[in-house]
Amino acid sequence: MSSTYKLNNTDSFGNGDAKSLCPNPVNGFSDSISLSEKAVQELLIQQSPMQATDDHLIEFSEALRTVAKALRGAAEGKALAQAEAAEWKRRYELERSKNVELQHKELSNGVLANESKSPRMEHVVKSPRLHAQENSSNGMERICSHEVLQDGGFNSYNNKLKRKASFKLSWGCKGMANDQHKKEIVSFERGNISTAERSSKQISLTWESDPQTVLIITKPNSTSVRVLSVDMVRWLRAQKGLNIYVEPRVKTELLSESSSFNFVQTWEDDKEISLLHTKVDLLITLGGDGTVLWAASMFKGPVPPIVPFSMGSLGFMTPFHSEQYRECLEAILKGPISITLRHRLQCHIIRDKARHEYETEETMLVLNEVTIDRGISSYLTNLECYCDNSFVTCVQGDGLILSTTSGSTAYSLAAGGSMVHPQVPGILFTPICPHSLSFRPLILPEHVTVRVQVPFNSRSSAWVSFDGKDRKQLEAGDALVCSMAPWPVSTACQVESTNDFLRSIHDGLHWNLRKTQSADGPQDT
Ligand SMILES: NC(=O)c1ccc[n+]([C@@H]2O[C@H](COP(=O)([O-])OP(=O)(O)OC[C@H]3O[C@@H](n4cnc5c(N)ncnc54)[C@H](O)[C@@H]3O)[C@@H](O)[C@H]2O)c1
Ligand SMILES: Nc1ncnc2c1ncn2[C@@H]1O[C@H](COP(=O)(O)OP(=O)(O)OP(=O)(O)O)[C@@H](O)[C@H]1O
Repeated sequence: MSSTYKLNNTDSFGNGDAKSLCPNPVNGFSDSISLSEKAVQELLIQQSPMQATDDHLIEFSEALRTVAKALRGAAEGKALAQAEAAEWKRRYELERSKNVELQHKELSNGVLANESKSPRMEHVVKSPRLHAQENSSNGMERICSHEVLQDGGFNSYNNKLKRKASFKLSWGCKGMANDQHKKEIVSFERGNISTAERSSKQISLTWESDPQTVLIITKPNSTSVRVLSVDMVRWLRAQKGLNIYVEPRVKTELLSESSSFNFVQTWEDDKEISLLHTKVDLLITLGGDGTVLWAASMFKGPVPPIVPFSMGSLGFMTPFHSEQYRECLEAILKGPISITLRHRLQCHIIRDKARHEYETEETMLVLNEVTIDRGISSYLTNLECYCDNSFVTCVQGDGLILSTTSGSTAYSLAAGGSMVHPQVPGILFTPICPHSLSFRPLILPEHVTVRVQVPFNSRSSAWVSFDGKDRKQLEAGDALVCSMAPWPVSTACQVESTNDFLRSIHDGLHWNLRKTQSADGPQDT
């Protein structure tokens, strides 16, 4: 048994006559000075007994005042904390009731759309869960895509009914020869819990009707992108007879090339952008990862499947080579396509000033990450983080990244987060330069709601940015609330999801590249 010992900070290390220092066992600093008895007697002789008593009373009353002040401070602190907690509870309830109301609205929209089957429905936004239809044949789970949608009549293009191409998504399971599909991952029988055999679930998209409309989003100020877009638009129209939407800037560029491009459609305002998802069957991006992020950010709800062509330097989300765009688009328009379903995060800011208001600021959707940092301030950011209202930690450092798994290879990776396969659902909680030796990044489950608050006593404000854009300031008391969005982004795969992911980390980052050790050396016997 190991011996135990106690250090008493009243023990003297000296011989009693001289002034001696008593080191504190915890911090090693001296915190009291004992005087020798002789010195004390001398002091007492110098003072009359009455004066000494008065002095003691003064000292005593001062000590009492200090204690009272400390107690008052503690009580005030406690009251403040209680008020803050009550305020957060109230906001949480407000938030929850708002979400419930939204869900009800969504649900009744979906039900109405199903009941009426009206082709005049302009904008049907359904929860993916409402679409889910299980189909056990071929061991596939399926989601049917669309309702019949009417062209919203924008751009005075035409007012005739136009149907969006419909498609099915199926989750393929490796090694399933028959129709038996194991629906439950976890089963519970006679007190025993067991899990079903894990199977690879590559998602496949099959067109049920031919795609008719494509939207092409391009990186600006790039000659090679401009040349390619001209060629692609021409080919898609002449060979495939497709309707084509481009950004207003690109339409101007095309028309300056030739007036024969006047069939190309575009939009004029945000309202028209918000209706794009009801018309577009396929979204093509020409650029790097930034262009995919840009394209996704245009869709605040459902996003059409994206075919990302690589015209940047890195390309984690852009597996297609522009040189073979015709073969590639031929195959994609025909289907079926392997896709990566990339989750997005929905974030909104709750302002302390507007805490009594029902409406919060516009919800932002991110494909990579939302970052809360110190911006131009040179002070440490101080961020209180809660997960489903449980306190997680207080981040003191340059900031915090809340990332999707798609974003795990971007800023989060640079800040020391793990790389995660994009189809793993989860939220990465990665600090930026934390001033602590023990802060490691976390990966939280998909269903949680994370709240990051700038404390009321923070020395400075914080700044939040969404996929590296749209910086907004968070003042003391403001909070950012973030959870998984119901509208993922599907990107077409070159091969399949895992193969594409591994290729991107090998090619893009030279992950774990090392010369192979030669065989001529010491060997295990
Ligand atoms: N220190 C950093 O690594 C750092 C700092 C700021 C922003 N970023 C990233 O830049 C993103 C914005 O991209 P942008 O193109 O608009 O800005 P940008 O032009 O500054 O490019 C940033 C770089 O990040 C790469 N990138 C973007 N998304 C990626 C992903 N999911 N996986 C791997 N690499 C990715 C891009 O290819 C590009 O090379 C932000 O979402 C953030 O993740 C990274
Ligand atoms: N359609 C667009 N409209 C406006 N800005 C865009 C558009 N597409 C991309 N951007 C912006 O242009 C910048 C560069 O885009 P992108 O990352 O695609 O190209 P890149 O920098 O050449 O690629 P890489 O980062 O792989 O080298 C990004 O900040 C992105 O937000």
